[in-house]
Amino acid sequence: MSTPAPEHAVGRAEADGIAARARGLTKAYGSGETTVLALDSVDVDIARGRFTAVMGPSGSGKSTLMHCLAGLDSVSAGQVWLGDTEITGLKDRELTRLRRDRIGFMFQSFNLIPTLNAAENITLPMDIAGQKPDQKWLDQVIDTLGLRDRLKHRPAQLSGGQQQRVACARALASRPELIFADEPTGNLDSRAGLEVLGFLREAVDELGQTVVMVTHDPGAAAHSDLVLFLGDGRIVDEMERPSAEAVLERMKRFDTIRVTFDGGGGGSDGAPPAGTSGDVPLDDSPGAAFLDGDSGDVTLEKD
Ligand SMILES: Nc1ncnc2c1ncn2[C@@H]1O[C@H](COP(=O)(O)OP(=O)(O)OP(=O)(O)O)[C@@H](O)[C@H]1O
Repeated sequence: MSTPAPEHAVGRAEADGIAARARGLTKAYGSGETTVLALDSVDVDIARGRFTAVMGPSGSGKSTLMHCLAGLDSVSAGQVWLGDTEITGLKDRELTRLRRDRIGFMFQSFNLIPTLNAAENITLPMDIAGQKPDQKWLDQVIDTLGLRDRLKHRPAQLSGGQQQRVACARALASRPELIFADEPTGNLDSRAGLEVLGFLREAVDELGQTVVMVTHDPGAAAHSDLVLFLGDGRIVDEMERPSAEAVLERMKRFDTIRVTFDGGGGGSDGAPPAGTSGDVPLDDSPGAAFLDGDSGDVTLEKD
């Protein structure tokens, strides 16, 4: 199975309704015999005002796709656009500004600054950028996320679900063109996870935001409008209006194919169950490009 040709790009939306786009997106790590082709000429359109989930077996390229679309990682070949802006070829400084001004991020590990309270964490990226939040929008986000009575609390005084809600509010605060969420429910129990997924859904339906979420959890993917399935660095399938059962069935087919190729019996490296994916070390996580989690210092996204 191969990634469709550009004129049939997966997830294709109306011309003016595309929040992000990639053509021939290829990412290779290493060189020579040790080269790993993480993305193999991917064409994709991310529709504006929709909730898109990215799924696939471990190592299929989900995080790499997200990082390349968000300008957190360079590409080996191909082109990526955020709206009308081609981001491939931008200098680091321009990319930093673009990420800060136009993209919101949520991570499994929340990446909140422990010494700041919830309100300060929420507005931090805007404070760094020297931007004044739109108070009406901010109030709407805070109320939608039910954080009004928690604004003075520091992360340690909040539950995991509340911390992720703060991270969600931070991602929404500047009304970004696109929100990338990498396993946002991975560190939460199922109730808190459902709550956060509900808020992401609301961000799309009520606030008109665009969300792309990488997940291992078919239940989480079922909250999206469209699931893109990655296999060996290619988009091999997509599913509109997914149900958890249909997504699970589709994921099982990756295992079947692998077992067939392995001659049967071989262990699958399919997706781990919901919420069991390993912790992303802060240094390696894209959050490190935004905040220095060890020191709590803000480091890289400042001009
Ligand atoms: N920095 C790197 N150096 C070398 N190889 C890498 C690097 N980052 C990713 N890879 C390889 O690229 C491939 C895709 O990795 P990626 O993390 O995008 O997969 P994934 O689908 O997000 O996996 P998981 O579900 O396990 O998080 C894998 O084979 C991985 O080993």
